[in-house]
Amino acid sequence: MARRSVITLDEAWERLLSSIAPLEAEQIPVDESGGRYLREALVARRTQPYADLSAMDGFAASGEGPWAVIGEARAGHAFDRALSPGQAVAISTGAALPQGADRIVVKEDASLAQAVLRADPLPTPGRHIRRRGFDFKTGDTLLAAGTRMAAPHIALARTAGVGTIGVTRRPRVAILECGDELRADPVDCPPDGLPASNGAMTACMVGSVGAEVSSRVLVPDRLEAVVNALDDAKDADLVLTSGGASVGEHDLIKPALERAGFTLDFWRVAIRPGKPLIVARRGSQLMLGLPGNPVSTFVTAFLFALPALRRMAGSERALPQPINLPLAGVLPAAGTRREFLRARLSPEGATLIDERDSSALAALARADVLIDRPIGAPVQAEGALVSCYLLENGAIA
Ligand SMILES: Nc1nc2c(c(=O)[nH]1)N[C@H]1C(S)=C(S)[C@@H](COP(=O)(O)OP(=O)(O)OC[C@H]3O[C@@H](n4cnc5c(N)ncnc54)[C@H](O)[C@@H]3O)O[C@H]1N2
Ligand code: MOO
Repeated sequence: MARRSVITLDEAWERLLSSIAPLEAEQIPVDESGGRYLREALVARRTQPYADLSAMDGFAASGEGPWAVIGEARAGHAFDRALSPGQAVAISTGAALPQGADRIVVKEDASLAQAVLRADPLPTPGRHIRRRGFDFKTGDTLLAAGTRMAAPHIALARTAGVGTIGVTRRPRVAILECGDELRADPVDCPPDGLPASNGAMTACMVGSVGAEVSSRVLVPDRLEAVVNALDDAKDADLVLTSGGASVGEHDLIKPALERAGFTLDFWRVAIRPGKPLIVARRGSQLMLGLPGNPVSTFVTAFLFALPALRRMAGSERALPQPINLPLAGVLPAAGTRREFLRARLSPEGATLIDERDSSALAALARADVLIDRPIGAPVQAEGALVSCYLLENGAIA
């Protein structure tokens, strides 16, 4: 085998991402934009707040007290006359201050007798007042193109008076699981079969970056069947296969992809797990051949499929973002491939999970982070900082 052709992860990332452009834009309701990437900057069409508002329930008062209470201002129901010094109105949180009001007496400090308001302690002028436009003003750029819309962005866009936004359309993903041993039904599975799990796992992962699964099929270990399944996947933006990526007699993905009109870009990356990764293209369509061992499938989907989909979906920061975390125990010396080690997270830091077999799903399911272990790294002591990628497996909440 031509071992030379194994490339580094950094080269693989560069080659993968440099060839992917964002898909077409579409207009969608802001309310449905969670997880989507903004195509153009979001500009405010309102000033927020639209007027000086009270931040507390109590009274809006003019000048020094005591004050005569002459009415009420509620959120959505402004008091439409100006106050003169010595006058006040009851006010609720979020209501506009009447003209002339310059201080807020919070309810807890107020005493009211025969419509005369006194305060103890005396209010500080300007305190508890949210000034007009302090959050943003009409015309302000609030979000940059490429922002991934999350809950706060949706609230911001609505508050800015925006109802629909331009986002990049969702990438469509066709998932092919290859292997004669695989069974679709995990319940009704013969003893010598294996419930297919990579397809459901990767479907869940691609959903987390806003992509949609356009098809999911099990494919037997026959060249014709793999070629046909690849042909059937023509309308997908990304074809994800699992299994059949290695050098075994029944590892058919490489011969099949060429028959189905794909051109191989590269095969094999110097990482563990996941070395036999395949990247190929057919026109604008990308194909990732993920290794079949489930942990390898997970790690390569995390390192390649998700960044590719983020880029297609319009993200400007497609790669996973590492953070440094302290080790909660010793980390043994690294090997000759860049390794992505499964680890648990506690307040003390990351603890390596000993079971490292690339088919060990129970160990993978316990992992909260992947430690990114460079080639040849020395033994590292407890407390040393290591580069990690957070997983969504439960450490966060
Ligand atoms: N002689 C060599 N053998 C292997 C090498 C090598 O370099 N030389 N590499 C090993 C590595 S590393 C990996 S990873 C695997 C990857 O192989 P394949 O992509 O060809 O995967 P399969 O052989 O089809 O399956 C491997 C394993 O995973 C199970 N599997 C497959 N698909 C699914 C699925 N959809 N759901 C659940 N489990 C699945 C399958 O039953 C096998 O047990 O190759 C090594 N061999
Ligand atoms: O790289 Mo394989 O993915 O080690 O099991």
